[in-house]
Amino acid sequence: MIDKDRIYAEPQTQVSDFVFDEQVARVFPDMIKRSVPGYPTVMESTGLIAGQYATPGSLIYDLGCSLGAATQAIRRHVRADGCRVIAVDNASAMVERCREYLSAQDAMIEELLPVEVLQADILALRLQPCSVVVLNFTLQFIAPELRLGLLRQIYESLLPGGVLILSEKLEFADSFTGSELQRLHYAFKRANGYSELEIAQKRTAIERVMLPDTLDTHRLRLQDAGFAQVVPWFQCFNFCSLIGFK
Ligand SMILES: C[S@@+](CC[C@H](N)C(=O)[O-])C[C@H]1O[C@@H](n2cnc3c(N)ncnc32)[C@H](O)[C@@H]1O
Ligand SMILES: O=C(O)C(=O)C[C@]1(C(=O)O)C=C[C@@H](O)C=C1
Repeated sequence: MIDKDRIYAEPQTQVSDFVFDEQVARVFPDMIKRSVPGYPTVMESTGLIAGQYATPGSLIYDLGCSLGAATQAIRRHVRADGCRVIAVDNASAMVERCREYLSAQDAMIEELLPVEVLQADILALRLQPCSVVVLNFTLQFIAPELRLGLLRQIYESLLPGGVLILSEKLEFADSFTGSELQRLHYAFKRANGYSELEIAQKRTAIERVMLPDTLDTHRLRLQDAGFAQVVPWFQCFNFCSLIGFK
């Protein structure tokens, strides 16, 4: 039974910065599905895209994997022989549950891709040669000044023909676009049962630790990292997904 996200349901005198701790991990499936428009589509499509670009015998990375939803989709779609997934997250509460969720998937379906779940800082990770890197809703939590270096390391680790699947919340240079899409995002949250208080307190909790960029910033930085081709493949309100091609 998935626990309901009620972390911000009661008034908090001091809303502390959002962290991926035990209380978040326990409600995360509910939280992210009710907070990120299109999340189920992004997860399943991440698996489908990985299935198109994973090459036999190669590694696939899921960086900032949380509970491994993208890794589970990758295992449902990738058919190339000899692939292995490395799922990485620095939150112990997420890694513990990720291992449990993947073991449960193994119990239900035979002969899935092997997965190694690492508790590590993706900024300190030495990536091995790989054909697919997934970075879904994680870069936005990395210090802005460290994002280009991470993307450059990802680019250098990709084999020829490899892809980066990047999903993020977006900022907008145009204030009308930004305010209207934020309005629709909050309507999405309300439609999913969040109260005005929960929306306001969650906004306070993430505003210093989750720093979205504009689509142009993503495009230019990805090209600066080496990705000559960047293709947007999904957007729902102020959330989007891109593929960077090596
Ligand atoms: C919004 S969640 C990502 C959602 C997940 N990719 C998915 O598709 O369900 C952000 C995740 O990134 C992880 N994270 C943030 N900074 C990290 C870092 N420097 N190294 C590893 N994981 C990090 C957090 O612990 C959290 O689990
Ligand atoms: O932008 C918001 O209001 C969110 O809640 C987004 C978001 C995210 O994009 O990661 C923030 C924290 C949680 O991981 C779940 C969703």
